[in-house]
Amino acid sequence: MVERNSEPSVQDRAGRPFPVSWDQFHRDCRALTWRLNEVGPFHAVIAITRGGLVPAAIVARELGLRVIDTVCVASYDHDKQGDLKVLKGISEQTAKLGGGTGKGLLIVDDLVDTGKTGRLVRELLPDAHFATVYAKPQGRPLVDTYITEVSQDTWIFFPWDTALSFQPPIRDGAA
Ligand SMILES: O=P(O)(O)OC[C@H]1O[C@H](OP(=O)(O)OP(=O)(O)O)[C@H](O)[C@@H]1O
Ligand SMILES: Nc1nc2[nH]cnc2c(=O)[nH]1
Ligand SMILES: [Mg+2]
Repeated sequence: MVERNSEPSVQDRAGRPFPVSWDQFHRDCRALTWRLNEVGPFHAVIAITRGGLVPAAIVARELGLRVIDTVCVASYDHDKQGDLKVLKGISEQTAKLGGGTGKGLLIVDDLVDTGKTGRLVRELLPDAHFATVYAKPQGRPLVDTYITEVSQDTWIFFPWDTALSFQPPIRDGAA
């Protein structure tokens, strides 16, 4: 599919679809928590919305953390990255817990791709620990802990963005 301005979208350029089921995502989040459990303890979890909300809930549950805040960022319009906007930062109360620099705070997102989102949040909270479930090579250096690396040309399809649908048999041209 080509966009109206005939620029291929990120998803069109991303050759490899990587669909993730709820089950797989839950398991990957728990694997991430096993690693984080060795790095903490943390005072609070900060989810980068919206994708970070789902792993943040699972990680917070596993780590026994009940203080959860958000940094609300908008960048991709479905699959095209535009200018990054911070719509909401963390609360004063959470900032105090992190001593102003984010020390002892755990930032969680579903993935890091170009690293643009991660870089922005790191600038806000330089001493926080940044964890993602998936990482692409370009953004990987920004992440402290992640579980699965995928190639830069992969597009990850999350379970909350997808639904079960019929697939034509491989011999009939299925990808
Ligand atoms: O490393 P980057 O190239 O910046 O991309 C990674 C970000 O892109 C996605 O969020 P998106 O902006 O699509 O918003 P969403 O979480 O609301 O889906 C994903 O959840 C990451 O936050
Ligand atoms: N769903 C999804 N959103 C993204 N935002 C940046 N990269 C990706 C990706 O691979 N999948
Ligand atoms: Mg996001």
